[in-house]
Amino acid sequence: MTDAVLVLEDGRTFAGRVYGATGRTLGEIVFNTGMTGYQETLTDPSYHRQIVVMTAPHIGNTGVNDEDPESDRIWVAGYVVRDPARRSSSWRARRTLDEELAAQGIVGISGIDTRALTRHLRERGVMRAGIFSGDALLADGERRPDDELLDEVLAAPAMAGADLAGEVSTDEAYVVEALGPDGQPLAEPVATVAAVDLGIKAMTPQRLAERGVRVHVLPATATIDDVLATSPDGVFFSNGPGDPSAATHEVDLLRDVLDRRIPFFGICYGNQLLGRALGYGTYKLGYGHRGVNQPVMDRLTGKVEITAHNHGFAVDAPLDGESTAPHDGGRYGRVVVSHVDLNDDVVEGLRALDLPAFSVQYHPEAAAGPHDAAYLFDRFVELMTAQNPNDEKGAA
Ligand SMILES: NC(=O)CC[C@H](N)C(=O)O
Repeated sequence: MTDAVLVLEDGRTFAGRVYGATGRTLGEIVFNTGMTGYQETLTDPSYHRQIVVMTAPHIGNTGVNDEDPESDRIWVAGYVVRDPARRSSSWRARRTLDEELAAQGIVGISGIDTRALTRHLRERGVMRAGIFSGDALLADGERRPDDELLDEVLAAPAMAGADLAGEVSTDEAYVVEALGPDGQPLAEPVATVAAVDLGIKAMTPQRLAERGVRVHVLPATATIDDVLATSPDGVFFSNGPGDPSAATHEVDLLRDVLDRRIPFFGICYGNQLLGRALGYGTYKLGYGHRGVNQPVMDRLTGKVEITAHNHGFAVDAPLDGESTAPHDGGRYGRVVVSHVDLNDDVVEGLRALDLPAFSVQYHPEAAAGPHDAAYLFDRFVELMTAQNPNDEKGAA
């Protein structure tokens, strides 16, 4: 029985069944190749305004638990799965995924050919889409015509040019306390970080706290004075939704940080914003990287890491050798692309050679995903403890 329809911006439609809430949702449709970690995906604020297709055919097997969410709500705009688990099986499960999606009002669709859909998105690129069911699909008991549904999809805002961090960021600053080896709060943290929340995942401050770092999580609207008021040894910019080319406030803030030579680490959106602050451009990828098994080479060591990704944009920086950061006549000195994706040569990390700043496009916090890149948090702690941030001459 068809009771839900997925309509793509280019007119292709897929008929399926209601999964989660009934109604209408619009967003950019993207696919995620993770075989595990659906709870972390659903609650990752970077997916705000995106309809997520899971390429793994069977989703929901372990239900929903209270430990794995990366934020306090589901952020995806819609959810597309092939074959939902009819019952959950895990000692941690509290609810089924279907119930959770419905309770949070997340409109989904199941029972469609997600392989055909993913191949379509790989060929045509990601695009706007809508899921329609219930009253959004019917008018006077009749199924509404496709062209009417398509008009609604075409009226939705595009992801290119969208400035979204303010829609997902915390309203109030908060502190994540440093932890000692026994898991208890440390009286004297190893370092203090001001982390700008552009859509931060819960595991990120946690990974720093586990290394003895006190983290002040600040709203996306934070000013340089708010940052300096935390007396930071380092500044961190998180992952987040939207188009980095629209994030003007954040880029200006980051330049204020770089000008002061405060050690900086950025993840994902934070990497794109470091690229922009240094003067490089960003661009939209055809279909992006979303999953937990992307091979990335650390060009410093030659080691390949298997890494978690969720990005649809990338930095446009020269892949080989050092380049001079284009911003303001090269005032930030030399930069290298430190990491590269081995599937498609997309820039996956940046390192400034004349400033204490580096970033990665992927997810060392590993929620979900492999832990190969955890060393990057250690690198940040080393960068902060190796240098006095108030020393004007103390370039790394
Ligand atoms: N996870 C992220 O930080 C994503 C960054 C950006 N919104 C992108 O899609 O590329």
